[in-house]
Formats: sequence, C-alpha cells, structure tokens
Amino acid sequence: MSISSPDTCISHNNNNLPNLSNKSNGMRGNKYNCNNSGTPRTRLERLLRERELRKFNKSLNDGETELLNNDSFSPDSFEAFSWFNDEASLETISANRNSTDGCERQDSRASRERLLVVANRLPVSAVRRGVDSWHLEISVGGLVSALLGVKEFETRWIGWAGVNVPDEIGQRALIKALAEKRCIPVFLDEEIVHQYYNGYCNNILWPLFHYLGLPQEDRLATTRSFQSQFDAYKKANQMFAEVVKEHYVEGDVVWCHDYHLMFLPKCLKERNRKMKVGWFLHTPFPSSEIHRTLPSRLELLRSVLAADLVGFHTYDYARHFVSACTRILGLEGTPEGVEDQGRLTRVAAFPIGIDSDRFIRALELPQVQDHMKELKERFAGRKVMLGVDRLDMIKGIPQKILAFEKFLEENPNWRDKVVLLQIAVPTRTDVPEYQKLTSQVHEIVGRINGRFGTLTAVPIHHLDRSLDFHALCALYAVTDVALVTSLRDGMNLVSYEFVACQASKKGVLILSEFAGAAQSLGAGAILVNPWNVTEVASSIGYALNMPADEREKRHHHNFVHVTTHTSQEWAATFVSELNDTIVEAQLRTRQIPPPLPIEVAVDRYAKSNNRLLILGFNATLTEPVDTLGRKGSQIKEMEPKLRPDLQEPLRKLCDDPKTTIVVLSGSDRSVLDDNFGDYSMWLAAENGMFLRATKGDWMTTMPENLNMEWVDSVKHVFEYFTERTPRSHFELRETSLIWNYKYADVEFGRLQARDLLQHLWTGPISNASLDVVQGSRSIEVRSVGVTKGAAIDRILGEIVHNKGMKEPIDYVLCIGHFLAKDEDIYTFFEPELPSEVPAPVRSHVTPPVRTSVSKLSTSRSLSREDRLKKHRPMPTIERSKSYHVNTDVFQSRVVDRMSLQEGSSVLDLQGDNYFSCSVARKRSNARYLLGSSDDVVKLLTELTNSWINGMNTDGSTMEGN
Ligand SMILES: O=P(O)(O)OC[C@H]1O[C@H](O[C@H]2O[C@H](CO)[C@@H](O)[C@H](O)[C@H]2O)[C@H](O)[C@@H](O)[C@@H]1O
Ligand SMILES: O=c1ccn([C@@H]2O[C@H](COP(=O)(O)OP(=O)(O)O)[C@@H](O)[C@H]2O)c(=O)[nH]1
Repeated sequence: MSISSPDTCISHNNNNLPNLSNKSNGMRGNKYNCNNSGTPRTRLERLLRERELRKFNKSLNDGETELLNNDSFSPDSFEAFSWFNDEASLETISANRNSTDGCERQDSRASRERLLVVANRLPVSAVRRGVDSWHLEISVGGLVSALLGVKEFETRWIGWAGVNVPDEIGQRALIKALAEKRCIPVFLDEEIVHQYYNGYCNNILWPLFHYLGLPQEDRLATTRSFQSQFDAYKKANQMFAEVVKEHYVEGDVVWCHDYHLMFLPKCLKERNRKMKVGWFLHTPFPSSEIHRTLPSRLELLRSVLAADLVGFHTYDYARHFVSACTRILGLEGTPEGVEDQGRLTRVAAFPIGIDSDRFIRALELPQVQDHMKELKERFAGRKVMLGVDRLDMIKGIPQKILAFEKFLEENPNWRDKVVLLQIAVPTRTDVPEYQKLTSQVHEIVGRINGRFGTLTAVPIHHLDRSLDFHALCALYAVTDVALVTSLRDGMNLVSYEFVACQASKKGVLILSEFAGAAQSLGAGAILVNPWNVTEVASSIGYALNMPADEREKRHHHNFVHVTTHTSQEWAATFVSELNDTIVEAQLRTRQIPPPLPIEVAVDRYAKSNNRLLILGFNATLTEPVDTLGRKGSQIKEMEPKLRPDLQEPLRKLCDDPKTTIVVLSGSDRSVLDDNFGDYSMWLAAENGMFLRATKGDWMTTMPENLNMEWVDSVKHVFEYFTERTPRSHFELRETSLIWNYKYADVEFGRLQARDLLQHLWTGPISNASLDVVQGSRSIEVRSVGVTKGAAIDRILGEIVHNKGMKEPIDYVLCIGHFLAKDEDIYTFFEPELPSEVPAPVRSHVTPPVRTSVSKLSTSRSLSREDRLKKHRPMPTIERSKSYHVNTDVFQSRVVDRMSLQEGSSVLDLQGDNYFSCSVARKRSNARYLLGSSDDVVKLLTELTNSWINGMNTDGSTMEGN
C-alpha cells in the first residue's frame, strides 16, 4: 500500500474506517478517486492505516495548534491546554482543516470523535468561594498532566472535583463552572470518599499494586472494614457509571482510568452493551502472586474484563494482568488478550508520554527565563540535583535522601558544591500512612541539614508544596542531575518532563529500575535499585562527574523518545486500538453461529417420525465446564458423570420408539457403560471407534488396517511429561493417547504442552501417520482417521441395519462440546450441494473452515447423496476380528454400507430438519450454539414434553427402542 501524506484522500468504507488512497498519477482533488480497493483485512493492516492517517492529520494539526495556542496561552492557567478551550475555536480548526484538504473530507471521526474520559479526579480541583461561587485549580499528578495534553478528540472529563458539595445550590453552581472547562462532576459524599478513595483505593489497592502488600496491622479491623470499603468502592463506581450514562451519546468512546474505577467497565457494559469501553491503568499491575492476596481479586478482574480494550504502561504489567486472569480466573490468555467463551478482551501496553512541545515552548517564555536566572544566581557555584514527587511512599523519598546523605558522607569535597532540591507535593493527606511519611521525611531532612549544613547554606531544600508549571519548567532546565528513585511507579512523568527541558544543559537522569519509565528511558538514564542506598550514592557521584560527551549521548537518546512518544500519540493510539477492537469483535461475532432456536428444534422434532439424536458426553451431558478460577483446577471427579437432572429426560427420550439416541464420546467404553448402561440407547466410545447398543455387546467400527505401532513411543513421551508436570496425567485408550493438564498450573502446563508438541512434531514419531489434536488443556494423539465424523457413517450403517429401519431418518439433532478435529461430525450431515437446502442461518464474513473427512472411508469420495443411495439392501456383512487386549468381551466387526431399499436414502432431512449444535464453544462449524449443558437440559426436557404431549393427542403407544 503506498501512502503519501499530503497527497492522500480520505473516505469511509462500510466499516466506518477511513480509507487512504494515493491521489497521484494526475488524478488530484477528485473525490471519486477515493476508491475502496485497498480495504485492509487484518488488524495490523487496519492499525497501520490508522497510524498513517494520524500522521497526516497531525501535519495539518500542527499549523492549527499554533493558531489555537496563540493568544490563549496564559502562563498560570489551564487555558494552555487545548481541549479546555471552547467549542468555537475547535469548530474554526475543523473548518480550516476541511478547506486545506484538497479532497472533500468525510472523515470527522479522527479529529472530532467524542471522548469521555472518566477518572476519579477531574483535572481541576474546586475550592468554594461562596454559596454559589467556585474557584478552579489544576490538580497535580501524572494522569492529569498526560490527559491535558490530548488534543485530537472532542473531550469531556467526568470525575470527582475533590470536594464535598452537600447542597443543591453549590452543586448547580459547580456543574456550571466546570461545564466551561468541559468537565462533569460526580458528587461523592464524605463517607463514600472516606471508604472508597482513602480506604479501598489508597489504603488497599494503591499499596498492593505497588508491591507494598495489604495493610498488616490490626488485622481483624482491616478484615472487617475491608468489606464495607469494597462495597463503597462498588457504589462509587456505580455513581460514576450513572453520570457517564447521562452524558453518553451513541458512538462516544468511553475511556476509564486507573485503579479507582476497576468496577466501572462492568457497570457501563451492563447499562449499554454497545458502548465502546476502554480501561487504562496508570499504576503497575503486580505479579499475579500479589494480586492473588486481594480478597476481591475475582470480582475486580472480571469487571475489568468487561472492557473492550485494557491498557497498561508496560508489557510487564500487561503480562501480569493476563497471567492473573489465567491463574486466578482460569481463562485463556492469548497474545491478543484474554478470551472467555469466545469473547476477547484485548490487553496491550500503551506507554504514556507528555506534551513535550508544551515544555519546550515554555522555556522560551520570559517568566520562565526570569525564574531560571534567579535559580542560577541563587545556586551559583553548586551543582543542582532535583527530586519532584508527590509525597507518597512509592516515590522512595526517604531512600533518596539517605542515599544523598551517604554521598555527602563519602565525598566531603562535594559538600559545599551540590544542593538537592526536593519538591514533595502533599497528597492523600487524610490517609494515616501518608501523614506518617510526612513526619518521617521531615525528620530525615532536618537531621541531614543539621549534620552537613552551614550558617549560610543547607544541602537539602525540601518543599512541602507544589510549584506552578513555569516554576517547574525553570527548575527542570537548571538542574544538573534529576533523581527519580521510586520504589515502584506506573510510569513517572517527572523523568520525561526533566528530559524535555534539558535541550541545552543535557543533565543526567538517575532513574529507578522499578519505574515504568525505565523501560523507555533506561538506555539514556543511569538505572538504579532505589533500595540499594550504596548504589544510588555512587550513581550520584558518577552523574555529577560525567563527561560532557557522555551526557550528550545519553540525553539525545532520551530526548528523541520523549519528543516522539507524546501524550497525544498515546491517547490516539489507545483510542484507535479501541475502535479497531470493536471492528475485530464484530468480525468475530459474525463467525459465531447463532443460538439454537429451541422452539423450532422442538417443533420439528414433534413433527418428524424417525429421529436421530447424537449427543456428546463431556461438557454436554455433564456439569458445565468450571471456569471459576483456581478452584476449577481442583480434582473433583476423575471420571465424568451424567448430570442428575438429565436422567429423567434422557430416559423418556430413549423410550420413544421414534427416537434413536447415540452418545458419541471420546471417553472409553467403561465410562459410557457406567453412565448409560441402564438406558436403551447406542454408545459410541473413543470417538466412535467402539459401538454398542446397550442391549448388546461392544463391537469395533475401527478401520481394519488402523496402525497402532506408534503407541509405545508416544506413551514414553507422555510419561516423561507427566512426571515433570505436577497434577497432569495421561490416559491410554485403545485408539488414542491423551495427556491432560487441566488440573496443573495453567501457565506451566501450557509451556510443557508446547515442549511436548515440539517434541512430537520433530521427534521419533514425526513421520508416523498420526493426528496430534490439541484441546484447551490436553494433547491427544490418534491414528489418522480417528474422528467422530469419520466414524459416524459406520455407526449409522450399523444402527439402521440393527433396528431394521424402513423409513429414512427425517430429523437429526447433533449436540456436543467437540474438539475442532471432531467437528467433522457436524459437516457429515450438511448437504454438500448448496442448492439442495438453504444455507445455515448464520451469515459468514469468512466461510468457516470445513474439516476434511476421513481418507479411510472410501465412500467419502462420493457425494453424500451418492454415498447414501449406493448402499446395498440389508444384509450387513460383519467381519469379525480380534483386536487388542480384553477382546474376549467385545465382538469386533466392521459394518459395510447399506441403504433402506435399492436407491433410497437413509437420510431425508429436507435441509431444515438438521440441528447441529456446539455447546459452550463459540467458534464452531455447527449451525447453532448452546451456552452450556444447562441449555442441553432445557432442550432435552422440552423435547420430552413435546413427545409426551404429542403422544397424548395422537394416542400412540410406547414401544421399546
Ligand atoms: O489523585 P491523587 O490521588 O492525588 O494522585 C495523583 C495521581 O497519582 C497516580 O499517578 C500515576 O499516573 C501517572 C501517569 O500515568 C504515572 O506516571 C504515575 O507513575 C502514576 O503514579 C494515580 O495513578 C492517578 O490516578 C492519580 O491521579
Ligand atoms: O509541583 C508540582 C509537582 C509535580 N507536578 C506534576 O505532577 C506530575 C507527576 O506525575 P508522575 O507521573 O511523575 O507521578 P504521579 O504523581 O502521577 O504518581 C507531573 O506531571 C508534574 O509536572 C506539578 O504539576 N507540580
């Protein structure tokens, strides 16, 4: 795809995604040139195209941003942030953009898409000045800084204004004041703030996510209050959801932020399933071993997974999250995200950035220059070291100061040549832990200044307050060494801001390896372990003595990163991926068969005369697959058991003379005997390789020449892996071998499975004629041709013969939780000529892959119709042969083809009387879906009722099956 930016025209395709097409070759400026031929098909193609489009928009924006920022850049106010400006200026920009485009733009989405940013804190905190008058101040913190730099969207911010407003007059006045800044308040009362924000968010989740553990002291009290804090957390999240709902307009992107709002995606999706919901975490997501300790671990993960896209600062945090979902919820983690019953929540890393231009431009402003001059004079003759942090235990302020003390202790010559300026912004001052930290820091600073200070100078200048933007920029610019020693930090934007302001000085950044920023600025910074005070002290020495050329190289590396990975890029990428996730989900959904129309299936059943029901066993007639987390990995029943609530309907259906039931399972014969021996039905064990009417003996339907010589070598491999994978086991069946790790540690099990597969593919059996079938937690090895689909015509032949059927089968219901390999059973009954019957109900985007059928069955090369007509009149030819161990109990036979009468078909389904149904497996070749075995119970019960009702009306009698 060749795309060149300014020469590009933009249109919409059906997916509502803009198309880029090159308008060169002398076809400029004609909107009809915008063709759709290059419609991207894959996710990556779509995202690449979006990226090109963003770059193109940015090149237009750059000029416009100048316009926007011209007069409105008032130093100390938030007017500096573009999206705070009023609607009118944005309209102007849009108009300018259209007129400069050269090709009529239908693309309003990229530049005007509405974005609802939902975060605990609004970018402004409100201070009450009177009954109905408010003063707004910019809130301090990385989240606010980053989001204020986002310019691409028409943004509304929903959040808490940091103040309790109990009265209606005050609320109304605040709503009005905030509306001018495109902010919408969520009113939280004092008690909720105490329990939700101070309690659950800042005393439980915050320390936990930063590896500081759950509160230890007063265990009982904590446990008791934990529940009420969690309740308040959920309630607060519901309140946010209500406000979102009120302001949501169809098509809006709703972007939820941070650990305060982990419950929000679920609340939003429950209110509106179609809402585009993204969630981004600004803190680290800890290892799943840490998250496991949280009492509400399941609920929080599940709620976050309701979002369409989940984002983190780094790949590590994303990996931890996926791992928590697999280990704690028992879900499937894929490179794309987390999958739950066919639904994918995309999980990815989106490292945040800053609005670097804003910092670079600010350095030119006179007031910033004045500040810089003052600072240079004040600290002349001394190197300036700088720390800027909220006064939070995660920032490692005590550790930083202790390291500085050690440096002064060991380097007396530096004592009057260096100063540490530490800006410690008060935060969460209602939480006792933060109050303790403040006193602790004051105490250490006092001690060190007492120890190394003189009458005229102290080594540490500690400020317990925030600075305005320009003072901060000046400080960054005059600094020689910045010290960021967070014990853990989601990203840390201070390090980015410092780099942005160092174009001329090229100072050194000492950066904690536990800050997310270490992933991006690690190459240019000096990385330290903040817990290692000795290492930090020596790094200070190294930084202060660093030669200019090394400083320059390091700075350049980081400067390029900071100026290219901006907050605008971050937001645009996130929103673009969120939009794409929705497109992708729609494509996936269209590949999913529709739910079984139970009424239709029952009605047709009642109206037919010779029905065949083929039922799988595992997860079809047993309890639903347990996905409730770790408990699911505990061994409950080694052997599958028929659900008690299915016994009665099954028995009644078996007693219906017009119905034949076959249970077709991968399980071995003894398991089917134990569960179904008392019913009047057919049992097909080991994927149909063994067959028995419950009144008779087992026989084999196996192809005669089935090669089983591979068994010993595979068994050897399986034994090896079973020994090395705790809680895995393998089953040796007559026709297959299965290694099962469903009770093992999921991640370790998967790694072992990967190794095992690699060994099977490349090892001693690599040339054998085998199928290696991967289940979600198992690996099965079978001879080629051992599938349910391959076995079914032999089974059918035997049944028709055995029952002496005179009429064709006019209704087939085939239900199972079958492996992909065995889905050939669904296709077996599908008409092969499209003209014969209407196509399955679902609409395909990509046609489902049709599993090829057995090569062993010669009749397979014929069409279904030919195959079934070709069958000879009755006498079944049975060729006995002994097979395997224990064959004394089983009579083994191979059944030849048959038909009802010369030329007539065994099946007469008239297209519509065929219901293939996948249970709890969404991507399937079946025509329909059933959610779980609960639905199977419902269906079979209704079939039973229909038959009983039918029998009463037409007066037919019950005969044996
Ligand atoms: O609103 P507060 O409770 O006073 O806290 C301020 C913010 O602190 C946290 O910031 C994080 O976000 C930054 C940007 O992504 C990141 O660089 C930093 O490492 C994080 O600590 C918190 O996550 C925000 O929600 C708070 O608003
Ligand atoms: O006096 C100050 C100190 C800090 N900040 C801002 O607070 C943010 C801190 O973000 P960071 O990601 O470093 O950490 P957080 O506080 O969000 O954990 C940065 O954007 C700083 O510019 C500020 O505006 N004034």
